[in-house]
Amino acid sequence: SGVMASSGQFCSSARMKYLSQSEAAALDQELFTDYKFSVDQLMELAGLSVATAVAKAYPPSTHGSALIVCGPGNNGGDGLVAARHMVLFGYSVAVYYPKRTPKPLYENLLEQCKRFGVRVVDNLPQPNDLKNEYKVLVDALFGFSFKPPVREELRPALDALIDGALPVCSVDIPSGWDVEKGPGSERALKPAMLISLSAPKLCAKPEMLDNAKHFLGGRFLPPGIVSKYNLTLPSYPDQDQVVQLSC
Ligand SMILES: NC(=O)C1=CN([C@@H]2O[C@H](COP(=O)(O)OP(=O)(O)OC[C@H]3O[C@@H](n4cnc5c(N)ncnc54)[C@H](OP(=O)(O)O)[C@@H]3O)[C@@H](O)[C@H]2O)[C@H](O)CC1
Ligand SMILES: [K+]
Repeated sequence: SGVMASSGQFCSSARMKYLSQSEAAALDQELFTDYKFSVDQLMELAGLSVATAVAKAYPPSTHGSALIVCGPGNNGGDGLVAARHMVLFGYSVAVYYPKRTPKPLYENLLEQCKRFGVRVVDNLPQPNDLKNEYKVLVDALFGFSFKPPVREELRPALDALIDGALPVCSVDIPSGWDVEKGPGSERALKPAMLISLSAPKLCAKPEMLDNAKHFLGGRFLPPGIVSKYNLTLPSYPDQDQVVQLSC
């Protein structure tokens, strides 16, 4: 399903399956309840693929300073995992994590970040000044459980991503977007790149992504899930964690 371009990228769109919000949540639940995965396992692979895709598109040699904006749920957890791997890939990494969920999973990931030299910042510079400190932003604020509109408490975090004047790499969903209907308003975040995890959601259709680079990561789906949800996914090259979708 799909055509391999000469570059090895997957020219997708028409026949690719895009998940609704409820399908994404159901698939996720099934991985835990039926297939006996733990969240930590999948989050590690998700975060590793995010770090891998960012490094392919914005390598540390040119974009060596990254800020990762993490939200309160598992999307934020993916960001914390990506932060640690990006340090291993040679980036200087800061994390902004304004709303922390008090669960051992997130507390442990944050502690690991600190031990790896990730800077945890409590305040952000003005959006206009972000480019003085960073070269690339990673948006791990909201994933497939987001319901618009964004509540006041996390509005400043989203605004930093929107107004930062830096390339934004969004994890699974461009934050603030409706998971199915996409950006919604003129003021919406316009990511430079999206890393869809396990399977793309409806808002990742090419007409909504505009010219953003699009990667698929989260290479962990069991064959039973692929067939049950009729997923038409590109094959990953070799042992890679990610495959680039947009041509
Ligand atoms: N199967 C997979 O591919 C895996 C994907 N992973 C990642 O997990 C996210 C989904 O994670 P989840 O914890 O379900 O939810 P989110 O991270 O999207 O966000 C939930 C938190 O956001 C808050 N929220 C929701 N809407 C708003 C809003 N309008 N304003 C402010 N805050 C909002 C929500 O708060 P509540 O009070 O409403 O509960 C939550 O705190 C997926 O996208 C992937 O990135 C896993 O890592 C592994 C498997
Ligand atoms: K996101």
